[in-house]
Amino acid sequence: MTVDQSPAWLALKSHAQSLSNKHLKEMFAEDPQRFAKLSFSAAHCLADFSKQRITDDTLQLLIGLAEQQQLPQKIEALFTGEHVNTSENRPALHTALRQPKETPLVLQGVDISKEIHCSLERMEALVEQIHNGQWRGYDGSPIKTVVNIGVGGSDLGPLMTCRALNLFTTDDIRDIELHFVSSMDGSQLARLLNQIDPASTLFIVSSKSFSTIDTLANSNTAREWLVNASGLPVELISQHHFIGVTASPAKATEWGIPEKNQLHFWDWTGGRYSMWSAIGMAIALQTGNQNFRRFLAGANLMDTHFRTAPLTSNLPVLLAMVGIWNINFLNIHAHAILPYDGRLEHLPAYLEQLEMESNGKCVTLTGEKLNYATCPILWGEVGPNAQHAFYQLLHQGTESVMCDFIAPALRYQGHGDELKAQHQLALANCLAQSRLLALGDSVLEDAANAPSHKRYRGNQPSTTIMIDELTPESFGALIAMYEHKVYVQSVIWEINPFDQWGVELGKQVATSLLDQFSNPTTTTDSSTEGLIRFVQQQRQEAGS
Ligand SMILES: O=P(O)(O)OC[C@H]1O[C@H](O)[C@H](O)[C@@H](O)[C@@H]1O
Repeated sequence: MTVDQSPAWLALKSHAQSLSNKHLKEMFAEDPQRFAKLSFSAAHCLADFSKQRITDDTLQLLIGLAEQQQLPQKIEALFTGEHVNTSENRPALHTALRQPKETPLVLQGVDISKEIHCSLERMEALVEQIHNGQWRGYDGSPIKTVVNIGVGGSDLGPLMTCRALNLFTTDDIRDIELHFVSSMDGSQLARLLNQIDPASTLFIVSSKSFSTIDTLANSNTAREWLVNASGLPVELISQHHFIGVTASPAKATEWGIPEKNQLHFWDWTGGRYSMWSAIGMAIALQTGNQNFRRFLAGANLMDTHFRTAPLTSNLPVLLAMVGIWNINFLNIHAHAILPYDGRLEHLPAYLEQLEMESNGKCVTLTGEKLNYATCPILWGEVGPNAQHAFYQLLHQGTESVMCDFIAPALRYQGHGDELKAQHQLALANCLAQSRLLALGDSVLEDAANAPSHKRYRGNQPSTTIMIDELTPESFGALIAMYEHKVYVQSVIWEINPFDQWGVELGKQVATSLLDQFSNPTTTTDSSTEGLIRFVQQQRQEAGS
């Protein structure tokens, strides 16, 4: 029996019908205790689900569905290293990366906790060397600029976290100018290479597979730039200017990164779950090793909550199940991520990969085609800016959208009144928008008399996630909460969130097209051929 035919699913379906005419404004009017009943806190985070189209019964039925799908056992399976990534027959042990050293985790007879901490300590030693000015470029200059070259999971997590924690640093670290380069067309790198000094620049090539063409193309360009600038042999340049972070050491060596400049992680760490490994080196470089440890500790706090709290008060579980309710029972297939804090500007892009690459699947773990919806389309933007861009659609468009509003309760502690006032302004806007989305223009006394183009229908569901303050701990916990949310949803949908076969064929086809620009031989399709011809004509006219 598929999950959508199961008793718990069918019960939710009829419950959804019984609520179909109920507006959020009625739900609030009927129960003044809504917030108290439907908001939950753990690990620096508070999640308010009261603006979701749910009742106490909905939550009970959703928990029933989670139990029916054996969620508690599946959570244990994740933490204990069972092969939850079935198509690649391996565990997904990102939670192990943030466990304290003294917690053993034995995998095929090996205590991986030891290996993890060994790699973490090696990374910390390299970070210290760079901070101390002991890592030197080809002419003896201490490193001043570090460029992380990576893409997807080897870019988005460190980039997001470096921006989020940009105020966190420790006194003992030297200021390092940090850049991120990901795009295969070379546009980020070309701009950067004009501005930085080769002799004091270090490149971190971050790639789990060390075969991603985007990253290798950027790394080749960077290496060529260094060789040309220094006039030195490539081996010497690689020794002084390249660190490789990878789960494929042989490939890194083959590319030319000496072993002493390599940091390793494991194939059981999914790319989009990897910033807790040495892939997070840029974070440690910017915030200091201690703050990186605080970030891991925050994630571990959420892990412990996820593993031990009852389903009924378990934040990642509730976040996931409310999502299931919206997607599968209210037919909402768009999800906006709206942080009300500019430091979280890269959170939407990070969650786009985390959620859509993980759960954008249409077959079950056993390969059967699904006939229910899985991951919705996720997008987002810093909330205050998005208000001036796409909130029109949220308020008056024809699509139902679920939103996550995310904000810190405290900000600018120790700063002047002006900045504190700006924080309050952002919070007021955050609360105003979710209130209006939920209640519509019933928040006004005489809205019914307004012309239709000025009406706000409301009833758009949202969750508000507040963290106490944006710190390495709270940020680690917030991200871990989303990771676990994704896992819970995958358990309900019976899909594998840890593979991404859907991105592979595009890479193959691109490789097969490379030659076609100079030597069109094979027949593709009229569109591809026409576009290649257009490029060739342009090249001929430009004489290139
Ligand atoms: O870290 P890498 O092996 O270079 O992979 C980088 C990224 O590219 C792939 O195509 C995947 O879609 C991502 O999941 C991955 O994070």
